[in-house]
Amino acid sequence: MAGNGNENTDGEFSFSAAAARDALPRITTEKGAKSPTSADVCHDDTASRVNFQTIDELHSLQKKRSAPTTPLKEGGGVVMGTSGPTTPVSGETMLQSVSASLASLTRETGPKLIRGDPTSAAKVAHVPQTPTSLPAADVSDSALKFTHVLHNLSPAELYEQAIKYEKGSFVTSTGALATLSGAKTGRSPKDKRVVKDETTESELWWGKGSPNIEMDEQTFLVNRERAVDYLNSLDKVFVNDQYLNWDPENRIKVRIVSARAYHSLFMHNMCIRPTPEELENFGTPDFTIFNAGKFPCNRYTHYMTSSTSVDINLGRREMVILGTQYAGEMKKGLFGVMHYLMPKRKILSLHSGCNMGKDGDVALFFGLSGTGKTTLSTDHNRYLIGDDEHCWSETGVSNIEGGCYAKCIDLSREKEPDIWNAIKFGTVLENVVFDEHTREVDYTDKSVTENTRAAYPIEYIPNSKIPCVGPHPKNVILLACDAFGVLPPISKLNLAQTMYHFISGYTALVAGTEEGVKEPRATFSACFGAAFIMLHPTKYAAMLAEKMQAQGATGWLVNTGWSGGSYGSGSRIKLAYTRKIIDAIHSGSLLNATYQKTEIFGLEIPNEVEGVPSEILEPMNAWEDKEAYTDTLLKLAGLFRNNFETFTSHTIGDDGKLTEEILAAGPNF
Ligand SMILES: Nc1ncnc2c1ncn2[C@@H]1O[C@H](COP(=O)(O)OP(=O)(O)O)[C@@H](O)[C@H]1O
Ligand SMILES: C=C(OP(=O)(O)O)C(=O)O
Ligand SMILES: [Ca+2]
Ligand SMILES: [Mn+2]
Repeated sequence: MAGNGNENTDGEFSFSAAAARDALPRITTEKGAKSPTSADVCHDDTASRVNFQTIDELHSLQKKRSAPTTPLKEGGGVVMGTSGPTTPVSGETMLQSVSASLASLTRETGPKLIRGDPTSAAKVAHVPQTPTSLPAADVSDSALKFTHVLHNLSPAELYEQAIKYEKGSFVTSTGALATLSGAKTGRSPKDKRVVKDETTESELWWGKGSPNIEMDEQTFLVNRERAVDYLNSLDKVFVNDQYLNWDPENRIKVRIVSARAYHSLFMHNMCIRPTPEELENFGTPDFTIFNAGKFPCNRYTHYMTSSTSVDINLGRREMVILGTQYAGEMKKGLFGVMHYLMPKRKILSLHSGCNMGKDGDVALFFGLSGTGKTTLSTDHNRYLIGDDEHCWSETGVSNIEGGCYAKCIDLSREKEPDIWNAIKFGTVLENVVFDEHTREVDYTDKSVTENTRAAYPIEYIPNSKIPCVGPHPKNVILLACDAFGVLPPISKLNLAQTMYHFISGYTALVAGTEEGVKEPRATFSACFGAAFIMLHPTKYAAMLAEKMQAQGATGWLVNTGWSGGSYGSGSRIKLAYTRKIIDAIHSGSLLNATYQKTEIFGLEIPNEVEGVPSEILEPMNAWEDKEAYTDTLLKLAGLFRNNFETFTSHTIGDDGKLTEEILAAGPNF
């Protein structure tokens, strides 16, 4: 429109007389513009004088300087060791700090770092350098090359980097950045390694059931050097300096060094974003991730069993990622670190969602992947504190992260409007399929993976609670997606039962994408997050028991899985019903309901929940084949009993009595 005509005083568009005469639409940009002369025909700019002489100068006007993320010097940059008078101190400090992070541990030479995009720093080699006096033996070609550091780029800058340089990056119709995570579309828990040293040997949980597969310090350093050398060999690396934990007293500074803009934007969204002032004074990070992405580990290295390795070294406060580009490894890796650091400060780390009602009542949502933490904590009637990782301290709860990571498979605007609307500019959309032309995403399409994901800053949820902290929880909701269909949709738990189910960490999902998998597969994952805990599960359980007792919090078990039969014959409980159940927990109305106790598991089932058909509340009612129900229930009870065997010899907390009660809170048959 605007390109074809000009606006009259009455607001309508019309072509000027000149357009008719020259058969060329002409735009009049100023009132009372002079009539065209022959010189004007191809030169429409009758507006005020321009302040550029060339196209390059015009382009240079487009961008305003905005410290601290944009390059400090156009066409140049700041090279390590050149501290000329024009070099801002903050940029230099940042580069020195990054240089220290990226330095080789065996060679004395760190990489030569330059701030900013290599494409805008072509003349860098001509920047005079202070001669460095290094032992000749230490000089290698890798120490002579420059690596550009793209430090805390903005989402817009990261979009451009991703779209220009990373295959499979596109803008979707709603403005999200669609990316591909490569061969790995989920986490690789079997490739996780934790350094066993004198301290961690006695502190951490090792052995049967533990997620901590050991590696030694030397092997860690081999992998670290491999990742660092790879990153230093690139023209540019992305560096994020960010925070974890909204509790200001227990905030952790993290640095993420990665090879891809996708990874940088993901962590920008998922961690807490520092203000420009906080970034200026960031200093030395408390923990650093070296993410070499697709660059594999060497399979001949001791302790390696595949070309993927995710290595945590608590002593060095470092993590190395080789051979996987799945971004979730970074967020969950840091979560593991928090599961080590926080209990040392008597703070409980939780794999749970968390939200708060208008009256300040806080609820936690524990559960394994796919059980509904993100979906159910994102509730239009409540304030979202976080969807996945929290801390519970002496003062209350705090989110560890600054963003959410929602599953997108079958996402619909009707059922999950807040998540739907969060998928906009700035959001990373992993592994989704979209229309080539309209760029509209088909959320039902599993062609790339079933585990499609959206990562967005928490403030993209309209009723998020910023800062993401809240008072002590009133309700502790344990989510299980029971594909056997025998657990009640809702039951009230006493403290011992809550602990029993917390330590068990049960869910059973059906692997929809795997050929031939028809039977539900039970998973037991201690503390609903065995893949991330560092200490023995009973340590976290004891802390949870103590806190729930002190605060008088109520435990609930919610089955978000099947009803009326196992997977195949029954059906998944409608999300709308589960939401009604959750509403009744929040409102307190369920506390006043009448209950009946189930056989075997001894769970208290309410007789009525507003908005939920009463027939489905007692699972046996919903099954046509009662015998099949009992068989399935007994089968599940057996799986629970087997799983709990590893814990029977442990004391939970100092209270022998509680341990006895917890053991008795399991199934009886
Ligand atoms: N009754 C239900 N309760 C919760 N989620 C359900 C239910 N029925 C279907 N779902 C779907 O299950 C998935 C739960 O995943 P999500 O909330 O991301 O789990 P988590 O955050 O625990 O990994 C979502 O895709 C959601 O739409
Ligand atoms: C990112 C994850 O979290 P969740 O599935 O619990 O949302 C994960 O487990 O990899
Ligand atoms: Ca998870
Ligand atoms: Mn989640």
